[in-house]
Amino acid sequence: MSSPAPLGRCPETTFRRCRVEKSEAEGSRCGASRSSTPCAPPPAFGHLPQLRWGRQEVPETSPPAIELRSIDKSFGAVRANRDVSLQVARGSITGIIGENGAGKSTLMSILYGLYEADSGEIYVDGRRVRIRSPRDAIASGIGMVHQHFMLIDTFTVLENVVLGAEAGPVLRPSLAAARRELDRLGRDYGLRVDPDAIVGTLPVSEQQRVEILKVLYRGARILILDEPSAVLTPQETEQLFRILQALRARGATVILITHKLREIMAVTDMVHVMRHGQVVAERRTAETSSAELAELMVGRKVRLALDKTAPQAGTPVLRARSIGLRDSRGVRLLDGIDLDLRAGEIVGIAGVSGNGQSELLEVLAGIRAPSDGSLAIGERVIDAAHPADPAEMRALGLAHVPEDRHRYAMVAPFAANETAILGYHNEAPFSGTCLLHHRAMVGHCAELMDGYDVRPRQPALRSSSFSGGNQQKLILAREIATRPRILLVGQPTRGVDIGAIEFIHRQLVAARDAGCAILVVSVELDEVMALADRILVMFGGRIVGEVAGDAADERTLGLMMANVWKPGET
Ligand SMILES: Nc1ncnc2c1ncn2[C@@H]1O[C@H](COP(=O)(O)OP(=O)(O)OP(=O)(O)O)[C@@H](O)[C@H]1O
Repeated sequence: MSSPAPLGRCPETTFRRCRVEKSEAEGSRCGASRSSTPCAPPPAFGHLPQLRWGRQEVPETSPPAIELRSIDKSFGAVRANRDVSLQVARGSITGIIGENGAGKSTLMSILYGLYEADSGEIYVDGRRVRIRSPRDAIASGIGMVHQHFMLIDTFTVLENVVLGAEAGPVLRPSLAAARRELDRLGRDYGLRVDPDAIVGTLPVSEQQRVEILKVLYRGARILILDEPSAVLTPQETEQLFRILQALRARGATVILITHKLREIMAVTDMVHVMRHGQVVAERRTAETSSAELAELMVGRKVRLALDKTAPQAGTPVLRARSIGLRDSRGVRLLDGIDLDLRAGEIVGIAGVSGNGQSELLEVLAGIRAPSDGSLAIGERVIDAAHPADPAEMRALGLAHVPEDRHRYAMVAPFAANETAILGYHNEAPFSGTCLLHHRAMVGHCAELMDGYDVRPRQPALRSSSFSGGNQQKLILAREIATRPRILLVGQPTRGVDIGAIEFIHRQLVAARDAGCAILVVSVELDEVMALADRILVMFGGRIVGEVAGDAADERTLGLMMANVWKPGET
């Protein structure tokens, strides 16, 4: 790949990459000096793992955009943040990483006014502020892009952006003025979205852009992004990082929470590492490595590669023949899927999101009946005339870790011990004559929590009070603990920290070695390549190719995912 564009140096400041005032069409100029020396253009965003972006240097004298001093926050007995102090340089992209439950989201929620700290101080641009609500945060120039979007699906982009900003920097704007402002922001930051599109009809990546536009429209100079790439494809992540680059180039400060060290290495200037509620290290990104960061996060060496032996694949335990699925308008979502899952193998599904992977999982799990074709597990044949439901599938020995854990795998207000038996609550030893056996549930949950290192170890805590990664670990633990014959896993490690990824991958391989047939759907190509013995590539609702796991490489899979090449073609 070509090396990045050289950085322009501003003659009058110490910025290497300075504020750009004019539009791309006019050519970039240094806003600080108004000299004719062009600032560095954003380097071309190449392939993520090999990215090397210019690191921003901020003048020694400018106060940090954000300074947190001795922040403490507890939820009952859980100390989510302990004496956290950190600084975020103005005009930088700063990463915050840490294990699941390390306290990252809590800290950012305090900065955005969703929680109030028990003690500690917040400074914005050198001035002490009290942030008691998101309104206070917005008034201080802080905006947050949440992992779960806060948009109204039935409103247009423009309506969503304006909604709630009536008292913001643009006071009671006419929609025409708001439209012009939205257009300007879109142009300046490469965030183009049709202002009249209904948000619910937009792809996830565009909805995320709307969230960013909303924040910018309210005048935010400091943007917090909580795991923004968790819902994006690799290509969409590249686009997002170009946007972050443009924000930085225009002087904005970005705080990025992510579990993906590759992204941290590619896009950030500084990184703070949290563990057990504390900041345990900070590093200049240019002076660290993924391996060092992984070790700092987890407190031990993490194996970034997965060891596994060749599979001992047995007989097929699930056979899908000519599976088709149409939606209520007759649009084909799946078309002619043939698939055998054998005992003792992991089959990975690769594909750009939206090519039928989610629908395939839903059909195989009994959530949706196929419109055409059939599915056989043992003697049971499932088709449009003889559909099954998830309970019957479970009885047939199939377990399912859904892609969308909030919608399909847990009930947020339920206690963890209830989530830990959800779907299996009618079985011994949990089901009594009329009541559930609470002690058995708590004991079972505690065992799962120990085995999968779910934190905090509190079976009585509401499921929604666990961090995202810990929720995922509990759900995986629940499903694997049933010793299924067939295990379907959608996005196994979404939102999960690197130590837990290593652990979860090992559990999946152990289940395979014990004879389980596993189907993994993941948007993380690395994950599919690490886990799968066979990889099937989906495009347009069809399986367009198959490669052996040990023969797969990112380039080949990428070409197959775009349906421009098939194995055997030159
Ligand atoms: N509303 C709440 N009630 C009780 N406990 C909570 C609440 N919110 C967070 N916690 C606890 O605080 C700790 C820190 O959680 P937090 O969500 O900040 O972690 P995180 O580092 O963002 O994790 P992840 O990477 O999994 O999202 C966890 O132990 C979590 O269970």
